Amino acid sequence: MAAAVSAEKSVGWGDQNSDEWTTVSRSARTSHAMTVGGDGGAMPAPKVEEVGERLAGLEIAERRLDKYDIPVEVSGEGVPAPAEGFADAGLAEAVLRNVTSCGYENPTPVQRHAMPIVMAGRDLMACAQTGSGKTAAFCLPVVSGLVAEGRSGVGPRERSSFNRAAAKPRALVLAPTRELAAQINEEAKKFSFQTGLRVVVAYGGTPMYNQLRDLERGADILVATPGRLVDMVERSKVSLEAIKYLVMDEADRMLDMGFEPQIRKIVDRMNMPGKSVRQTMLFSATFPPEIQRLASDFLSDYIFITVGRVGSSTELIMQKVKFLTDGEKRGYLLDLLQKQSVGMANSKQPLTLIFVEMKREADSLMYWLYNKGFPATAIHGGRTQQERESALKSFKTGLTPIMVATDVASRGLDVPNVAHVINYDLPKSVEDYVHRIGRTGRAGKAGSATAFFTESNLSLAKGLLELMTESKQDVPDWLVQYAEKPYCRGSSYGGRGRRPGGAGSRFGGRDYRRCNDYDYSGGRDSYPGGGTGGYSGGSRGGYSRGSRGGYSSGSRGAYSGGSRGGYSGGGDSYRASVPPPLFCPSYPMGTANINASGWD
Ligand SMILES: Nc1ncnc2c1ncn2[C@@H]1O[C@H](COP(=O)(O)OP(=O)(O)OP(=O)(O)O)[C@@H](O)[C@H]1O
Repeated sequence: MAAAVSAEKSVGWGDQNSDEWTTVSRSARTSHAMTVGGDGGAMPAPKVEEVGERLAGLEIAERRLDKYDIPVEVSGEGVPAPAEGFADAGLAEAVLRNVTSCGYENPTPVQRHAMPIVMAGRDLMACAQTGSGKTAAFCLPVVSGLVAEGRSGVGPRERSSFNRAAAKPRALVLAPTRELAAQINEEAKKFSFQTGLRVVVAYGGTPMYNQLRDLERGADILVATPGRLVDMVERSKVSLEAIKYLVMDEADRMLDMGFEPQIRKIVDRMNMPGKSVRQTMLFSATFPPEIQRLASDFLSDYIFITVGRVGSSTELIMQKVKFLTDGEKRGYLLDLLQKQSVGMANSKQPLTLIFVEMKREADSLMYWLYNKGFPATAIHGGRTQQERESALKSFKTGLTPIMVATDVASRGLDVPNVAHVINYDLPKSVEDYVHRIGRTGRAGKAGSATAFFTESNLSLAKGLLELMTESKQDVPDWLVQYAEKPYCRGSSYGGRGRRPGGAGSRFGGRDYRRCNDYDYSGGRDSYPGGGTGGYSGGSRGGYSRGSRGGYSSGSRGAYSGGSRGGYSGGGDSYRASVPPPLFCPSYPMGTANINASGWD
């Protein structure tokens, strides 16, 4: 197995001017008096000593980011060399013109590596930080491949209007939410401009009629959420028999418990060509090893790439975490919002995304903020699709610069210039936290993230500490102390069957085929549907079980409390000398959770 680690400089790509929200000056911060509550004292008055400190984070946008080091790790057989530029990747002429029209001068690191792999016809699992350009990394080579292939001859263009034959797309992109599907559709359309390809989107929450009419005119690329796709295939409106490219964006979410049955149905039982015939690409910013193992069912002789620090969020995001009681949250939030508008033109709010757990809390907080004079909107699964779309639009345009959201907005959404992500309620897993804060700090820009940590988040302490340390953030002492408590030492991962402790896997930035400190044979008891056969103790291809290649597994920064080494080298049992991690409550992302959050 080839393995390589390189440190790249994202020269050119990270050179962004993100001045819209960087006008908070140090003097403005220090001169601003502390404001509390705002509702006549009804709310408790929390201390906000960290507000000024946090706002300092906003200034990191003023730094030049083009010298940012990005480590890249690649594993698999016969890995094609990365492309220096878009032209080197062998993209079709028309696609190159579209890249230029999009203003992309240089490929991002994940694009440099992924494009040649996809162009070479290889399967791929790509783990790259949020906002690092994964959409183009799969769209560009897929569009280019379809252009090179020419007309497939099985598309619906040939049929007469009386022949209601099913549309037969050649590329299928699956995404977990409607908004993300719509966004990918827009991107794919840009890259397909004047190529003769048709890109069609299908997602739930809207009448099927318009989408079907669109499909009837032909579809080369279909971007879809799983539920709506299954519905369309079952009604014989779409046939998957011509699929050449299968892409799963946010693949770890797609393969987690809420979606996996539908994904299996789509891939295995809906006439899609087998994995040795089609080309399959999985992309996400997090790939827990259990999900990798499951995903390998859908892949054939794949290459794994990880871009960015192993299992970390980007260092471009300044993370803060504040210990609060539930009763203090609103008052603290109000103060945070008041402080961050100081120095902005007309005291406007920078774009701020506030994550909460429950739909009703999203609405309640939105109204409360509105009554306090903060223009806010909300997006969650309880709203109609029209309401969701108009909320997103109103946030994007800055009409309501504050958006309260459930996890439905946590993945993939690319809203330029989100300055601040506030985890009013922390999610149940560190992966979800990574995706949530990744709504800021995109495409080389800087961002700020604040988490409200309460007693109920203790199970997240260790994972959060590891992540913040990994991303070189200042970690409060209390978090270190919490993370050391026995009942906090387990996993903070939210997926089913995820083993406690992390065991070096972190958030899945490593190819699981190369890990020798993780017990892949275990964990199946809690994971009955995920039988894979994908991992066979090192007998896969040229994989050498003990080899770690260039991966540096040492703990970074000051924190050294990681649980690595707590397992025997890939065997079935824990080392006798190290007590097994205590069970730590984690919340499986089951269907109920997903529905509650409005996933599609
Ligand atoms: N080569 C490039 N040059 C400049 N900007 C780029 C380039 N590639 C992508 N971008 C921009 O970077 C932003 C983030 O890209 P994208 O949404 O694909 O990120 P992502 O990695 O999929 O993030 P997430 O993990 O959150 O889904 C987008 O606004 C996109 O237009």
